Amino acid sequence: MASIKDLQIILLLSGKRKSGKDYISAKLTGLLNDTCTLIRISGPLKKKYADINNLNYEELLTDNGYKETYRKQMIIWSDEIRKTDPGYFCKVACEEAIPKKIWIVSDIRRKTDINWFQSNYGKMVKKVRIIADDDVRKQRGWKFTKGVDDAESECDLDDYNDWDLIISNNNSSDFENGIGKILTLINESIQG
Ligand SMILES: Nc1ncnc2c1ncn2[C@@H]1O[C@H](COP(=O)(O)OP(=O)(O)OP(=O)(O)O)[C@@H](O)[C@H]1O
Repeated sequence: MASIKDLQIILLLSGKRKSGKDYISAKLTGLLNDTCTLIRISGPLKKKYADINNLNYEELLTDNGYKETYRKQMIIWSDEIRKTDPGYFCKVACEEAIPKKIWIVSDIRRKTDINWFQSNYGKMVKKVRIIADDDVRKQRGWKFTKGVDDAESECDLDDYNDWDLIISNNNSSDFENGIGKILTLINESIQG
């Protein structure tokens, strides 16, 4: 486990595909700069999958068609590992993370992810759900895909209702409001 001496808040971001998790994380890390580390649970997952299957890891990280080609197979493969150790990918991602005051985890998808963070980091954990209308998600390139959009990785948190914050991200004014609310949550958590 990376040293958590300086760590004060872990912000978990969740949302359906193309709701804007990466977009919002990028804005936050830009604003928070040196005080913050961006963590993707899918980082070590994609690295391992790329190594095993001789794929391009860097391409798997980008928001283009490449990751979509392999998304379904990656879900099936990683679910096998989660069966024996549900927190496996969370643990590896945190072990590799640079210790900072704020960690932002941009791809929380399951209740087991939330449970893992809460049982390891307790009250430091704050949970944010990002919502975008299906029409907007479609404009951003989302197409319903069987085996992906009806899989646990996409739907497990649909009925979760213990969020610290729920924000919309349908347009630029939603986005600006949402960023403001997240920054307030971070400030309150650090001061409190
Ligand atoms: N508020 C916004 N204004 C303009 N473009 C946005 C906004 N939010 C997201 N986008 C764009 O929509 C696309 C999808 O956003 P993003 O990659 O952040 O979604 P995601 O939730 O991380 O998706 P996935 O789960 O597929 O990784 C990107 O091209 C991003 O630039």
